[in-house]
Amino acid sequence: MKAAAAAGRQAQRSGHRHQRQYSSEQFIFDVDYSRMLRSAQRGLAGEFPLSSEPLTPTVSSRPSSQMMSRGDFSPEVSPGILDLHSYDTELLSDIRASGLYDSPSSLGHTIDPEFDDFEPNYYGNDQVRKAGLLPEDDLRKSFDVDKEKLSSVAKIKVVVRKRPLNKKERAKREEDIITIEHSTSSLTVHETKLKVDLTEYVEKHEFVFDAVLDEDVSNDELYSETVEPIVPTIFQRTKATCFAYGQTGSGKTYTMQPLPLRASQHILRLMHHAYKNQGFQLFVSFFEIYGGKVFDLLSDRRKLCMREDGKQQVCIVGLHEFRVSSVDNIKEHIEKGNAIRTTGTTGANEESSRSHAVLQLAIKKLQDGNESKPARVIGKLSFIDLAGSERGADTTDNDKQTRIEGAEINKSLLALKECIRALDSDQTHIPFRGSKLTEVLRDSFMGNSRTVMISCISPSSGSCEHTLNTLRYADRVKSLSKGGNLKKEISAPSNLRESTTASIDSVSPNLFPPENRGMEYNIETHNFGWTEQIQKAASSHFNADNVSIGREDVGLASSYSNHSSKNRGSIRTEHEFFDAAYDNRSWRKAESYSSTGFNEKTMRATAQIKKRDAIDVHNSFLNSDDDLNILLKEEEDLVIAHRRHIVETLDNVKEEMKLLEELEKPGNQLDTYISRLDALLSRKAAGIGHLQTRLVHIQRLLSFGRA
Ligand SMILES: Nc1ncnc2c1ncn2[C@@H]1O[C@H](COP(=O)(O)OP(=O)(O)OP(=O)(O)O)[C@@H](O)[C@H]1O
Repeated sequence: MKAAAAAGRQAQRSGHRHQRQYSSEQFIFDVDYSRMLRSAQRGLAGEFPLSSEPLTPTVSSRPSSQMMSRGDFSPEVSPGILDLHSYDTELLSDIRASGLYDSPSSLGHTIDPEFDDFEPNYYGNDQVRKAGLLPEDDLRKSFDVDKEKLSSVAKIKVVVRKRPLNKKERAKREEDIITIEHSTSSLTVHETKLKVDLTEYVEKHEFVFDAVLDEDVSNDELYSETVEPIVPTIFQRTKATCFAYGQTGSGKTYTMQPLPLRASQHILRLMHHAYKNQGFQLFVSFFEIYGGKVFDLLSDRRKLCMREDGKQQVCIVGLHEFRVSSVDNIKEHIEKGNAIRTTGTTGANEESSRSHAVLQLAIKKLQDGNESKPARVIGKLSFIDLAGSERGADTTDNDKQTRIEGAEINKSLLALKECIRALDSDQTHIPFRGSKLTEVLRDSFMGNSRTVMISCISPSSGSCEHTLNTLRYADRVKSLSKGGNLKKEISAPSNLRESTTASIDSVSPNLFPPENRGMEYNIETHNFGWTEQIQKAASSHFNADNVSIGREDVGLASSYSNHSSKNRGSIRTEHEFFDAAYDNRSWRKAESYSSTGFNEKTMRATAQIKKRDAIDVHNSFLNSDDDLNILLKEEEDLVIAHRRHIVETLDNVKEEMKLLEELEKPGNQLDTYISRLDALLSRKAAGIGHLQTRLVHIQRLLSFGRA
């Protein structure tokens, strides 16, 4: 590891961001993995010598002596062009394995028709017959079983992982606002919001995913839930991708870093047992996309070109690919790559990944067992650790370089969202060329692929908006597995179950013992799907104590599209774009809140009012005279409150002027000045919040008039 770190330091150039310090904890094996490792090594010792034999023609961009001097990495590299899409090179009719899918899979049921026309050609397969692996009848039966099991691996799986509160968040006394219900794979975000009259309430957003993992889940458990089920698929001509998405500091790198090593242990185990003597080889490559450019992390961060060939297949020209035959070997490569990956410091993460890192494990197979011919790609497993997304508002403290990086990161994440949106709405053109990232990810969503998305979230109240963005995005990705484009699977209801509210005084997730939380929050835990909820919202009266607004799809996606293309490339964040898009689509929820007067707490929190509220008003359905009367009464209250605010604002201005005068006097008390200024500012924030509320209300009145 030290060697890797040293190599990383050596490779660091001026103008680069600093290196990620690789954490050895990430590679601590648990008992199972040590056993797996030992068994893989036994297999290696028996059937595959640990030293690497030159099986693929070596084309290196630098002298081999130099490469050797850098450590004990395998000197074999690929012919210099990695075709990310080349799966038409090898038919797998001769690939047989027994017991491949013995590990339990908790996945959904997906039938991929692409496999339907893929019939095995066992009888013409001399290699298998000669190897005497299985009698032909058994072979066919076993193949059918494998095929069936393969098709049961979900095309897209979305898993959410919550990290623990970190030191900084605990110091700021931020609360854990996420509760998880394992039995239903659901999680609830408890968002503190303000009512029209500025009192606080908690809005609950409940989501259902394929799996929801809490802060106690280990990386090994995460592996079993996410990557383990898709590993066997890459022996069956499949492109599998696992990517992590989430706000900066939410745990993407922590989550992703150990996965490739575990996956390679698994792959090696399969190669040396289930697929032994079948000429399979494992190759690793590792690159990053930084500032819209591609760099080889296993070759001194050499700049690479991405090209599309005549078949519109993406190739990374010159990417080094190393053959690996032992776990130690691959570990060294991973450490080396991680050590030179571009990192920087953001407001939310001291060691933030400022690039998208892509680690690929390719399974290749010798042609006719002939080592002089180049091995052909059979399947590929890609791990993508996306750079963290940040809101424009959060980047003000960052230096110029970090802000530029942030803009670039957000641009590529926006491009990814545009692709997801296009896939989701069955568009014929998917804008994969929007960024390098989406070009690489094209594989993950098209054709015969398997995708696992791990959404990483922070539990803290301060990250609520980010967390909701991430979860809504994950929800959208999940919907792809049910949509027409990527077909199949599940008649499951919408992932979002419901959104309910409770008064702030009665609700704080941490105030309740865990056993009671479900009872307190999951008012309708049995109620999946929307029909009942929408009906409930629709039938609720808009009154001073309980106001329900149901929001239906208002089809504003196209306005988002125009908006986003106009703004693309600016420092506006992808979240801001996505917020607009998402809110205007079929994001259905019911809100309820009750009204009362002002209090100190609400004044403090007023600034939290979201601009999203303004959008809500267009979607509300207020139809009766009763509603209008209630609305008018509410408006009257607001006007009274508004007058009070105007008076307060005037007082504020006077006080501010007085303060400034005092500051200029000699011998002033700076501490007193600051604390008074602080109080003034929070009153101002409350005033602004109140004005926003008024605006929302006026819009609501106008929309009522239009209706
Ligand atoms: N599940 C977890 N358990 C314990 N610690 C965690 C967990 N997830 C993340 N952390 C810690 O939180 C910090 C931030 O995590 P990490 O660097 O993985 O975030 P990130 O999402 O990759 O951020 P960025 O996008 O800025 O690179 C790290 O110190 C990491 O060790």
